[in-house]
Amino acid sequence: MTAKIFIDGEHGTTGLQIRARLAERRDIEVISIPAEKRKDPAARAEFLNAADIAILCLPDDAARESVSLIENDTTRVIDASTAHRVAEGWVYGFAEMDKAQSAAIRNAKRVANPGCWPQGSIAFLRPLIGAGLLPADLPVTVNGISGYSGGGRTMIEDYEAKGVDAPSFMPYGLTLNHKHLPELQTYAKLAGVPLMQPAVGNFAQGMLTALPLQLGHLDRVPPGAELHTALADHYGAIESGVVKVAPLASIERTADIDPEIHNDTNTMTLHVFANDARAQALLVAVYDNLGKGASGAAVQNMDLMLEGL
Ligand SMILES: NC(=O)C1=CN([C@@H]2O[C@H](COP(=O)(O)OP(=O)(O)OC[C@H]3O[C@@H](n4cnc5c(N)ncnc54)[C@H](OP(=O)(O)O)[C@@H]3O)[C@@H](O)[C@H]2O)C=CC1
Ligand SMILES: CC(=O)N[C@@H](CCC(=O)OP(=O)(O)O)C(=O)O
Repeated sequence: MTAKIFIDGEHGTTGLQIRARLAERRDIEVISIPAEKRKDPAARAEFLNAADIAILCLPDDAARESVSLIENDTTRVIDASTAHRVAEGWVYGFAEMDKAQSAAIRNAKRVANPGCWPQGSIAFLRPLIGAGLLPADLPVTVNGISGYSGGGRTMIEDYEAKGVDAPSFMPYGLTLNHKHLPELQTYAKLAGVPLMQPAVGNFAQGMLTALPLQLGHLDRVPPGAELHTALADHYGAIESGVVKVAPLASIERTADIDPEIHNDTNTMTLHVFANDARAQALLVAVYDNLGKGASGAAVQNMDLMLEGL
């Protein structure tokens, strides 16, 4: 049987990227809604119920509506929106975050694709808290920069209209209440809400997430080499090979910390920097907001779910 895949929202930023990634695939059939019917609930219901896997690339409310339109027991869902990421009954679609997660995704009926920002932070915090090297109550701050495609069609049109006149660096999330905080806290297994302060740059695609850590108040301060080894051990044991740990380096600067370096791939590279004498560390994840941050992760999750069909 050839699995039928329906991308609800296939004409948006994430949907188009998924379509492009699936274009050459012969093992699946992408069923496609006519563009003029893409917001017609009755037509969407027909496609949603005909699909083996529906991938929702929609605003949150429309994603909730799509789920409510599914009347059968067979359509499995990957939701790229924020709507279901901490909802009961949904599996978080970050396959590498622990050893059991890819099996959970493989067998899930409902998978919530992660937000782009939390993935970089969870990639560090979950294994390091799990290994007991960082405490769950560590006061975490997150900063970073994303290409403007992270803001979807509206932000893309805005930046492309302004061109070189668009701001080269625009901090946002200034109410300190970014929509990704619940999933970040939940899946990193943090006791408190992190302080997250992202930025958009005047480039289309790619991102980096940075966690500067002050560790001097801990009873035992983990040296940078221990943080690095724990991450290398964790990701070395994960089959997908998507998340890589860069060699521990003591350098002033490196061209590898480039938000665009992994564009059009699913790769995420984790960098650990440390000043042990000061009990400080800096963790930096580099990845593509449209790759591992969105569409690439959705296709990775779809492939896992196809194995479970
Ligand atoms: N861009 C990114 O890097 C990431 C995005 N996401 C998430 O993926 C989802 C899609 O985002 P993105 O692709 O960027 O957004 P876009 O705005 O680029 O695309 C959204 C698509 O959904 C369509 N749409 C809007 N309302 C409805 C509706 N009621 N019924 C059917 N279709 C509708 C839009 O049509 P129209 O344009 O005509 O309104 C558009 O084609 C969002 O939830 C976003 O949070 C997740 C991770 C990263
Ligand atoms: C640059 C930019 O605006 N990025 C988006 C997040 C992109 C993403 O991860 O998408 P979700 O909307 O699915 O969570 C933001 O910070 O809101």
